[in-house]
Amino acid sequence: MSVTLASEQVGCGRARVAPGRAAVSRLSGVGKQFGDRVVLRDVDLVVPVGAVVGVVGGPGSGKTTVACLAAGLLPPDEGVVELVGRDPWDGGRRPVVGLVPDRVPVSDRLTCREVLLHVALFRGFPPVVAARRVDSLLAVCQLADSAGVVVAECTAGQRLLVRLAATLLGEPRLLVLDDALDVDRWALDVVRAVSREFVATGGGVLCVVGQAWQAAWCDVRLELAPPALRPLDERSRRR
Ligand SMILES: Nc1ncnc2c1ncn2[C@@H]1O[C@H](COP(=O)(O)OP(=O)(O)OP(=O)(O)O)[C@@H](O)[C@H]1O
Repeated sequence: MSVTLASEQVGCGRARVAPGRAAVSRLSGVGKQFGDRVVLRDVDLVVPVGAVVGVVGGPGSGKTTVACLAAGLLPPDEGVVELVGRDPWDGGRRPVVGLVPDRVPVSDRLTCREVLLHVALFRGFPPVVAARRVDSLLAVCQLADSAGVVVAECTAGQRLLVRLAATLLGEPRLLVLDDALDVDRWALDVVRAVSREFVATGGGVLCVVGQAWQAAWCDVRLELAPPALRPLDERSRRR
């Protein structure tokens, strides 16, 4: 087994979720390989409603692959993936998943508020609603004072918060932070507070990090180790 998940931690310790609470995303016995290279084998992971789940591992251990599987962006080769209780690969309507992007969408020559307004309008919100949502998210993400600052002139932490706010404009059920936390302490605290607020309103957060200490704030942690290299059982491959 390539993965150790202390699943009994769900609902214990700092976790706010009761055992058996609905899952935003669930991987059961999941395996994934690219060509002949096995990246993941026999992974069990639950992102419960109301919880922040950390995925920890060294370079190339499969963290981003786990996040993509949990978000329904990659199909598993083995096992089962459920997103809000359904197979995301069954052809039906999918729940919204929010992946905080590596770069600020649109242009970093725009101000923080302008970027968010572009994203909100692009998502189809009427202008008045877009402006209201953007201002609300600027406040939630502690960006009200830098709303008029050009993104390129912002700190790395502020830029992360703009990307987080842009992602939240999509009103996701699952929020994925992939290797995004290499920022200053202030921004980190804001990301944590926003994540807590997000999960308290019915979402789940998956937080991918390279170092165990970066996941100390998470309710549950999944630790990835490099799997032994052997092909998955061809008979059980789904796609
Ligand atoms: N689409 C792909 N095709 C081929 N190999 C891939 C693909 N995606 C990932 N891999 C390989 O799978 C392994 C795990 O990649 P992944 O990005 O999930 O790891 P990671 O833990 O997120 O790594 P890092 O911390 O370096 O970003 C790596 O060896 C990577 O090269």
